[in-house]
Amino acid sequence: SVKNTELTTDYSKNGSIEFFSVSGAIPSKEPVMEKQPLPTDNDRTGTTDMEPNGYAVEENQQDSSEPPARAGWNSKLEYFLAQVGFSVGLGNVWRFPYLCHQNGGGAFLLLYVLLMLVVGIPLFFLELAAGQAIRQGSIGVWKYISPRLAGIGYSSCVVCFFVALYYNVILAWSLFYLGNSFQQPLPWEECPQEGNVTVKECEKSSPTSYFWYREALDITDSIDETGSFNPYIVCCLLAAWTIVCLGMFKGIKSSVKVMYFSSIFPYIVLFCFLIRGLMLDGAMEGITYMFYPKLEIWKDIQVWRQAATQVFFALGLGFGSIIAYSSYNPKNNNCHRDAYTVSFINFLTSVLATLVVFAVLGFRAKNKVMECIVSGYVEKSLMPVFNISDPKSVNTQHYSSWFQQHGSKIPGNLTACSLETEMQKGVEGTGLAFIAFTEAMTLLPGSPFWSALFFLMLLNLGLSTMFGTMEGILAPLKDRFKTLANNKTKLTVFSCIIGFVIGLLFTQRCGNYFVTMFDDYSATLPLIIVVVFETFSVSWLYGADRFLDDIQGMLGWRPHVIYKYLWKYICLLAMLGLLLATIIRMGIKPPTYKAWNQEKASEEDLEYPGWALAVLALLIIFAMMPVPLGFIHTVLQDRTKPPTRDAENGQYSIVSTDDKCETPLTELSELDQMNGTAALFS
Ligand SMILES: O=C(O)[C@@H]1CCCCN1
Ligand code: NA
Repeated sequence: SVKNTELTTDYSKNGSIEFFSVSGAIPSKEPVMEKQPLPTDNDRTGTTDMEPNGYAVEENQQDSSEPPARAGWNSKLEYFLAQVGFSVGLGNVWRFPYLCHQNGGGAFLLLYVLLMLVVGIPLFFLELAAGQAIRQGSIGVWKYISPRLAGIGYSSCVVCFFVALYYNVILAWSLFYLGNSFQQPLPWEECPQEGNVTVKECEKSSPTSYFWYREALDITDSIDETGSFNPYIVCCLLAAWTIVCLGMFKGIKSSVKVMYFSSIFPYIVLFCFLIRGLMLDGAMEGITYMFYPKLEIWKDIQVWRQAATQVFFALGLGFGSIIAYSSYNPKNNNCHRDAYTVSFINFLTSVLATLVVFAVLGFRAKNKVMECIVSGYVEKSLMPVFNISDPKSVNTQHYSSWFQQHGSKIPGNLTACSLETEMQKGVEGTGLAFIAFTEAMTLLPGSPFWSALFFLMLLNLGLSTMFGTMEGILAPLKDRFKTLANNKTKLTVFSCIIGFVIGLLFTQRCGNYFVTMFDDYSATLPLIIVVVFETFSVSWLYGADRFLDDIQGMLGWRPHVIYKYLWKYICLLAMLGLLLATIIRMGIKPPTYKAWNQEKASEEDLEYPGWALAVLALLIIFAMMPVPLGFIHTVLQDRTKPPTRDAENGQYSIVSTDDKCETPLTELSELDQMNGTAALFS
């Protein structure tokens, strides 16, 4: 059927272009692959050029009335980098190291790997396979798996949108810092002077804290003081959305270059920082301190909860982006191997980032401890532990053990000068990147260079993830609503504008508090719920065995039966446990946020006011709403319609056996042609 033919570049066989002759959108178990030269008069796919590497490049954008068929990635590498670029993000740099440090160091790493193997990778594999089999964005995929739970796809989109909103604000901040990095001395190196006196707020805290809270954010004392905007951050946010927009709509050729750059560049920078960091005094102390395993943490439920949440967030489960990206794959792509490689690359990146962060923080802490020891230095006979003229000889551990024994007997106000306490200061979230890390970099020779490099890295880390989240929103919308597919560029620009306008919420002076709120509540609970439904839908409603059959049909071999049990029982139970732990945790600990108090020049924990709690609840409700709404909708529809075969089953097979799929496949094949995604970013 010419109508349903879709072009797929099969990158496993270099140089050959293959057609899947499909009945409906979904090829039968053994896709009929006719190895034939591309017909030039193909009415759906337009002209296709062969690049020297043999991958087909779409060039049929002239005819806007005819949406092109879903083609694929130009190469496996391109797909792979996109997938890695999406999953590796700011979370690896500032969430993981902090979690690791707070929750038992090396023991947390083991726990993380365990949860990744048992829950993360199987679910990652599930999403990859679903996208690749059904070849649609999340809305289409979940509708297909189970029409009654079609709402999952919309929920995914909403969560993805929430994350995109605040993620881009962090990029805006990085842009602001990047812009301020090209001067010596860096503006956050020293406290500013007012007349002849140093600004109090700065003196009480530190130059980097002051710059962050006062000059970058100009933050208010609480979330209540809404309404005043920070013009610099507004401009930066506009710039950030413009970059995202340009990266997404500027044709496949340029966007691929952006993608290559933004997924590889962070690694180069991380390695530079690692080498530089390891040369610093205190690096080893920082790293040892960080990875020292505290096995007793395994008893703590909260640690399990945090590790599991991090696995979800890091891999990007439930965002719909994995599905969107893998839907552009040829059917026979080995998504099982992809699930492992991407997850492990993601994990190794987290470890790499943790090494870098703690090498640098160790250096900063050692510096402070040294200052502390030297400023309290009493007399050689009383403090025999080090030679003050040679800082390298100072062993901070010797000092603390000496201090514990003799410190109290020495007159004067000697302090413990503990490396541990210093290491714990400001290593969480935005504070890590914009306060602690910036401070450490001012201590390096050539600080503007290092700081520009660092913020450029953050920018690229975030950008590739933003592309993924945007694709997780746009691809399903384009697949679902045919009219949108004709106006891809307009849709992209339009959503970026919407993103910017709603994002203005975060550019208020109190915007930082909203970022924390979104990060804490929209990216945790709703995500877990979405993934619970996804897994339930596949393994119980659709049937794990049937899904494995489908995968076998695609890959040509059957994944191990263990996946069936993992999906059906282990993952589901683990996630329900996680859900329970999260809800209980929310119940016991009233939601608070860290606010900057200008008077005290320090952070304090404040409780959210009533309206903020309402916003917070609305966030969660709004994200979850589509699931019950969709359910009610289909139930009502089934009531009013005469019962058909599909309504009875409530589900269809992915792999077409002709009698089973009449109705849905007509629908799907239309969708598949309309989904206007010939070239992902064109
Ligand atoms: O760890 C991160 O920063 C990203 C966020 C979005 C989903 C994938 N992981
Ligand atoms: Na990224």
